[in-house]
Amino acid sequence: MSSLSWDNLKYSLQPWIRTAVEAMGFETMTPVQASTIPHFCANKDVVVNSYTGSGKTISFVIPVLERLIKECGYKGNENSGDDIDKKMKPLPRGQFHTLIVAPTRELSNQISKVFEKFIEFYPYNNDIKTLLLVGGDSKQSVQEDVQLFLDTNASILIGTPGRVLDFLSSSKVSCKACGCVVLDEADRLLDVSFIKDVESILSFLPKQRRTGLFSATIDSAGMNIFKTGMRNPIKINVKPSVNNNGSKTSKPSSLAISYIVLKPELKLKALLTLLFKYKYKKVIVYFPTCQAVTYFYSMIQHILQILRENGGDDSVQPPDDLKFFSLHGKLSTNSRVKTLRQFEETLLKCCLLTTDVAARGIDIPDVDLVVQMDPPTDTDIFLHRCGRTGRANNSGRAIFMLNEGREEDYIPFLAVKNIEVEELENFTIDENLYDLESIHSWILQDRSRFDESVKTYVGFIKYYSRHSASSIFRLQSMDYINLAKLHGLIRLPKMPEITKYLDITMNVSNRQLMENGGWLIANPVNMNKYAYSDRQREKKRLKELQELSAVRDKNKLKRELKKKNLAWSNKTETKEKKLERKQKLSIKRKAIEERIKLEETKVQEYNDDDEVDWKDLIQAKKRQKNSNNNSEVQGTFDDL
Ligand SMILES: Nc1ncnc2c1ncn2[C@@H]1O[C@H](COP(=O)(O)OP(=O)(O)OP(=O)(O)O)[C@@H](O)[C@H]1O
Repeated sequence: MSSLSWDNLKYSLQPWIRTAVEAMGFETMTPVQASTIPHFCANKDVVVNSYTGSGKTISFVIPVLERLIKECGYKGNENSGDDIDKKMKPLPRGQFHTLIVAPTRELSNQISKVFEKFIEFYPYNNDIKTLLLVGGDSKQSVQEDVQLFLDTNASILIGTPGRVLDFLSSSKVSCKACGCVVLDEADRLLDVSFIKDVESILSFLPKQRRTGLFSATIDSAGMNIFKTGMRNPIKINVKPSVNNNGSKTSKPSSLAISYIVLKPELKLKALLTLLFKYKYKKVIVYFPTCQAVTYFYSMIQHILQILRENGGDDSVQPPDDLKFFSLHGKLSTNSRVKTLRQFEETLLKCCLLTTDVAARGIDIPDVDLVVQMDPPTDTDIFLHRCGRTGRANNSGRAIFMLNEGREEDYIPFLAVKNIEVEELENFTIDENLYDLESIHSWILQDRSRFDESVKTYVGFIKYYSRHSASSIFRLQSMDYINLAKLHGLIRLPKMPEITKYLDITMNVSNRQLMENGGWLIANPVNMNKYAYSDRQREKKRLKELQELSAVRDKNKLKRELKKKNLAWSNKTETKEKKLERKQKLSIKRKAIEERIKLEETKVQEYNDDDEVDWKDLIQAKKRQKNSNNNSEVQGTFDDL
């Protein structure tokens, strides 16, 4: 579409930036770039809402570089007659020009790479330097970050909230020259988990600066966007093109979202069928918890080993080149970055098992399938997860699994949010891929696997209880025994939720199960003899066992045993209660914001697809008047 030609951008770019854009193969702008770059390059704060994979990163990277060149005396405009050897005016030591904050280390790292790609085209000797502030590794302390900053004179800082805050708190860092701040995935940065840090970060920065907020779900930030101290911001809202039947949609047309309804115990078999039988090359699979990623990763390795050793029917053979990776927030930064790089670079058929740590912002263009083992607790995340495929007009498929029964209500729930989904057609799960007994034997080989299976199972139940769509995802409707089969549990853990469930659904087999101590295998195991394969761990366990058997005082023994056997849910109670409180607070906050938003909409009735002057909106709210600052977005990404 000719209006998206870079020549038509309503701002004149530095020639080297233009060269960079062309060299990277970006023949035309995306709509969000066409709409955002001119405003953010000029003296405007921006609030940008644009769907996943629509090119938001470059829509702030270019303005940041443009502003930096102008405001810090970097040479840039080749036509200005600047002498290449003329001394530039660098920022004084200890000062920086731009701060970019992103919620995860992976995303910060990715943004810094995009900057680096552009900077390679900067034609002068006085390099523009960036500095990554992500923490999480003992290798590099904040002091070392500060020293690196002083040594390199970095003018663009990119990092996660915690580490950025620590960095800015150093007396050696001055924020005086900071002229621009960007919050990428701003709704996440402004939610309960980050807002305090973000507010503190912003309080360090000069008031006379430009602010840019970017996300595919910015509306979820509600009124919190005003906590960023923006001045007269422009709202840019880019929607994907309307779908075939002309109705609104929240996803790009290059992305197809499908679902599978099944019994929980079949989920892993469904995933493996998708991976073994279909031609998807690069797949991301979302699990609910870090524990689940680790546990199912090792269970899959075990299944692959059995399948490869046994040969057998061709239809159930995993492809030879299929490689699995695992990534979650409890791993070190180094290993997270390394795994993501390997996943990105491998030419083999590969599958990344991960959590929501890789749900937002991650850009790996050739991911052709995203699988969600369960819907996320927050609907916004659903779109972010799906959006890891079908990016930049490349086609992609996202598949999510729903347990039979009440969870099927999630489909109309998504429709209300303009998220179109369809049932996955002609898909048959290969139920013979592996049998439950082989998983049980694997667990019985090592007590640590038993511990992991129980932790993962309990973690899932806790996760489930935190769903924001709690009328659909109800603990009372959960099939706990079938879920236990998915996890390969040999025994049901003691949890009030499960006891309640077994009480309610008391049928003959459940009664037997309860009388049988919750064992899900034919021959209960003698727990005293159930050993860890790790020698040290086993030694420790045996020692503790011996100490317990030496306790003569019956009451003391009872107390000790109680401590050891406390219901899993109670053990983690304080941590869980904290999280629950946070969750409740967040839901309450969202409800209040929704109400305020609704009131505002009534007052202003502004058009979603237009740019809106937010300061005017506030004034309009006060005066109960309509805002009149409207202009059209320049096109849709599908036109590229
Ligand atoms: N003008 C362009 N033409 C073609 N491709 C582009 C253009 N601009 C960006 N891209 C590519 O589009 C992909 C998605 O860009 P980006 O990661 O910025 O999306 P996003 O809108 O931030 O998505 P998300 O909300 O998921 O983070 C990247 O691979 C990027 O290289």
